[in-house]
Amino acid sequence: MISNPLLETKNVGKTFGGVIALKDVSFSVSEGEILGLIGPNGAGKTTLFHVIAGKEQPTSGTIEFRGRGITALRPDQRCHLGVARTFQIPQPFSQMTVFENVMVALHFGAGVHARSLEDEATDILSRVGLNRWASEESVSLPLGARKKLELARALATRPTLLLLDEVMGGLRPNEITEIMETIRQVRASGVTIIMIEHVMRAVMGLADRIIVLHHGELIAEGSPAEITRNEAVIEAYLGGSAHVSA
Ligand SMILES: Nc1ncnc2c1ncn2[C@@H]1O[C@H](COP(=O)(O)OP(=O)(O)OP(=O)(O)O)[C@@H](O)[C@H]1O
Repeated sequence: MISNPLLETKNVGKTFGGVIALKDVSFSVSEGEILGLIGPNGAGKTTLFHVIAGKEQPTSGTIEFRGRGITALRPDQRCHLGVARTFQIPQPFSQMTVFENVMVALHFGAGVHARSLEDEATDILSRVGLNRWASEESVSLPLGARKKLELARALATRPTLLLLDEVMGGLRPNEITEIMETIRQVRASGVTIIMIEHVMRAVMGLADRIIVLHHGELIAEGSPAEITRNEAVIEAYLGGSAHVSA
């Protein structure tokens, strides 16, 4: 285990009726790290994000953020402490413009003077490459822009820890390259990141370390190079018939 981790889950379990979504999941992430979270469909990745962000309560185990137990806190309380997330299916306020969506998240994040919030919203939209969409209603955005807005809204809460749930899913190769660069810049600005990602080029290219879930259990942890060679991962992911490649 890492000393002084930013986030640590200890023996986290989650069941839905008879379904075991998470079993005894213990891992940590250190400040400034990009941690990749991968695993086949239904492995429990999004459930793990729900439990960290407070959308779901774990059935067992605990979660600590900056050494403080947060398991009993509501999602908004965790967000105020610095835990922000995106959703696999973007969830903007669809009748609001792109700019207004980011303003809502900024207002939630802190009580700064309205004028400076507008400047900050413009700055965030430019960081994610969304300026030209600022006055569009979010409902009219194409998928790539909706994914960027999801990222912008999370950034607007001024997170210390950012949980990215498949931000690359469904995007074109050039959009993936763009978002990869944005994520690098977000990390360089001091934000720690955990990313669920099926786009292997992205997760292998960005992550310092990767953890792998399979049937709710953590089956491997290591550098991208180690993970691509890991027998248990190859077996879980691809039924042993192929390689996990960058
Ligand atoms: N609210 C729920 N009620 C019942 N079962 C659930 C619920 N949420 C998740 N599950 C089940 O828990 C398991 C883990 O689901 P989860 O969505 O966390 O997987 P995942 O790794 O994120 O999958 P994917 O890559 O397809 O998004 C699955 O078997 C899923 O059907």
